[in-house]
Amino acid sequence: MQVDVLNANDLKKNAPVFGQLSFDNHEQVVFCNDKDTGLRAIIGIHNTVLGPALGGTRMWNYSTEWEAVNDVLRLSRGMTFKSAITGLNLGGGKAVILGDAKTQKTPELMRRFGEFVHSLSGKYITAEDVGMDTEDMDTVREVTPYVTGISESKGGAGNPSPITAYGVFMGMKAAAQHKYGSDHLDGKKVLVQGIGHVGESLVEHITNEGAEVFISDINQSRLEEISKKYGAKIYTDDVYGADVDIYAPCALGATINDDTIGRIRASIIAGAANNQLADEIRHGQILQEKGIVYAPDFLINAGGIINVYAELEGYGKTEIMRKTENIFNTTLEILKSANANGITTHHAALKIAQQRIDDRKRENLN
Ligand SMILES: NC(=O)c1ccc[n+]([C@@H]2O[C@H](COP(=O)([O-])OP(=O)(O)OC[C@H]3O[C@@H](n4cnc5c(N)ncnc54)[C@H](O)[C@@H]3O)[C@@H](O)[C@H]2O)c1
Repeated sequence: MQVDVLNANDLKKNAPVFGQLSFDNHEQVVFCNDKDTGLRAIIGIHNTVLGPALGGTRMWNYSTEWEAVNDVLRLSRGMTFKSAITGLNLGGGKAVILGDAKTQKTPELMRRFGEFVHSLSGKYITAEDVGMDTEDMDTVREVTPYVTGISESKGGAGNPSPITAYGVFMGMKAAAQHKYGSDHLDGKKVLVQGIGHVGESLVEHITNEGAEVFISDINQSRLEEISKKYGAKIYTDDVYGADVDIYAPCALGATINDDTIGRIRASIIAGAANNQLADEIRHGQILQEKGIVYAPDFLINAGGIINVYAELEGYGKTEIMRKTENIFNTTLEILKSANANGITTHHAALKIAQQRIDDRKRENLN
């Protein structure tokens, strides 16, 4: 679709990349097009100071190209801070493929995408994200080594979701330790929003720990299946107004926004979704003022990246679990530091991540 810039609203689009709020000094943005396969993709490389930019590829039916650009800018920046705070030698990158993953994804399209990734000579390393699975990464692997998240039979670390869920569980326990003086979740009411790959595994951990678990999802059959399997209670009312101790967003981003934030009654927010705060600064501050402990998403959902990093570094499951378990200590440290400095937990986590990047940049210059 071709669009003329005609009116004032469209003028904003005259700075469609460098002028966007989501643009944060990204190093490179690559637009990929292939007529034969119908591929349209954007690769965002935010920062490579700590190492190659690693981040998943999302295939999504964006309503506008502008939305896709903003998504890749936001997500790739998030990856920079996620890897930095987790202590990995990785930069931040992400890719988006424009289209419907159910109807438009073909092996040819994935291979062509892999060739574009390959053309960046390892500056960007891909992995799976929404709309992708391990099989797709195996297809990409046919044309480039710069891919992670391939199947275990092909030497990969396999499905990252259970590891992500374990990290979220660790972050949630750290938040409980900080807020309630004990990391035990027994008797705590926890609402998990989105019981997909990560959400289900999280439900299992917290159920085993004795929490009273509530689940919410747009998929009714999934709700019934998970409820039956773990004894979780299906919650159909307003998620944000729920009378629970802990809210775990594990579906979409930006669920903490102007519309929802006033209704939130939970005293802890700890979940897997990326970019949970619609406005990192303002919504982070409102949560702080309300006394709600927010465990920063990019910190506690890093299990998945720890898992794929193992493929590059060659470490095994024991080290993956050790690094993921350490999310407990890092989260606790950040929550304490935020308190001590009177800043939001999100800001405290960003500061530590940025410090690591700045230190490495200085070392690299010397
Ligand atoms: N999979 C990972 O390893 C990983 C790593 C880091 C971050 N994340 C993030 O965690 C979140 C969950 O990931 P996943 O792999 O479990 O995804 P998934 O697609 O398997 O599950 C998402 C679930 O959320 C549900 N959902 C969608 N919209 C909803 C809504 N409005 N209300 C309630 N439920 C809704 C879906 O029906 C689905 O069951 C995503 O935001 C993802 O970006 C995942």
